[in-house]
Amino acid sequence: MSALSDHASSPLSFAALVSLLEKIFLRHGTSAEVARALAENCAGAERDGAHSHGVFRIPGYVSTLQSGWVNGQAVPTVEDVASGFVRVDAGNGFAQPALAAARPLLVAKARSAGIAVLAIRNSHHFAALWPDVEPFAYEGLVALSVVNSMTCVVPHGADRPLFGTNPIAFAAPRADGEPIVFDLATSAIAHGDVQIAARKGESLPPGMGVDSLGQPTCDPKAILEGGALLPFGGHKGSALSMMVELLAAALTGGNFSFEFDWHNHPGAKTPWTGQLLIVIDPSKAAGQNFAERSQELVRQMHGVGLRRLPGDRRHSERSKSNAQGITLDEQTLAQLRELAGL
Ligand SMILES: NC(=O)C1=CN([C@@H]2O[C@H](COP(=O)(O)OP(=O)(O)OC[C@H]3O[C@@H](n4cnc5c(N)ncnc54)[C@H](OP(=O)(O)O)[C@@H]3O)[C@@H](O)[C@H]2O)C=CC1
Ligand SMILES: O=C(O)C1=NCCCC1
Repeated sequence: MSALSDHASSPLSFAALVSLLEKIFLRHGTSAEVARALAENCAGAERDGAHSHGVFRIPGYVSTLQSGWVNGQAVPTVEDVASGFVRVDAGNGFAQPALAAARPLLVAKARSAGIAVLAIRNSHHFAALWPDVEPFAYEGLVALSVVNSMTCVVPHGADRPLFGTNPIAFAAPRADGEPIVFDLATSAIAHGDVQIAARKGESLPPGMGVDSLGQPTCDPKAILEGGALLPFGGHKGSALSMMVELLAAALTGGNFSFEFDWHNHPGAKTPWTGQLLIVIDPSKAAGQNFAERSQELVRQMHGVGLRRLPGDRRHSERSKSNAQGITLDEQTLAQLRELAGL
């Protein structure tokens, strides 16, 4: 659901887009809490120009809810297991409400112990990961999160897919400016971007994936229809993807990317896996103020000619959307309104 036509809609405010998406989720059986969490997440991605995980994902959420694969009414169970460890069973629901439910305890533990871990299992994550970490940095905390997805990436040196696209997101406060945030798939390209390229009839750059015979291809359809993705950076991205499987699944009690089978749920799109978050209170660290130190690093990076930090593009898209509204193409907006029953 992206760039289906060239005709732009009238701009929507962020609140109007959240409200429209909320109606879609409610109409397809989620609780009010889940609808709000997913609508804010998805509208935030669209507002920030993170199109692979913005409104493009809405039909996938809807078909998944219709398939019965995920529980849109799940109430997460939060367990206080140790001074620096919180566990959540998401109850076969979405990961974002599970994080929201555990957040106050996680932050309290991070502030008292200096570091705290949140292990979410039995959860579905179908979204961009930066919305899960960025808010911690606005509160002066450092956050790192990983989530595993579904088998579609060939480990470096292997001949068949095993890993998910397994993103890693990091956020840190800085003294003078937006937090430093990066969020990247450990595959050479996110699965969502392959779907968007296929829909637009565009080729991919070399090195992104292989076809059903394991041969390199730039054709997104060949990757989606029996082919697979490659890790970014060869053995290095592959090692990070392996780490994500270990932290997001083995450590949380969730499924590895290859462990769930959604074949009995036609229409299911959301990986049923796990997620790990680590939150650090930098005020507990020795020495200087962390936010000043991160600002100094940014200053030095700019000093050597760096013009774009990770997150800069998103923030400029966010400023533009906040000033001018969020524009969808007309066909996409019509589809969203139909899904909302309007
Ligand atoms: N839920 C799930 O299971 C999965 C979710 N995803 C999501 O897909 C999204 C897209 O991932 P991916 O395609 O890897 O992201 P990108 O490759 O587009 O970007 C990765 C990071 O690098 C930054 N960046 C990109 N280009 C530059 C540049 N030229 N200079 C400096 N920084 C740069 C981006 O910042 P900026 O944003 O400002 O451009 C971003 O922080 C992520 O949000 C991820 O969480 C991916 C896989 C699975
Ligand atoms: O783009 C991706 O890669 C994914 N996004 C949502 C969950 C599945 C993988």
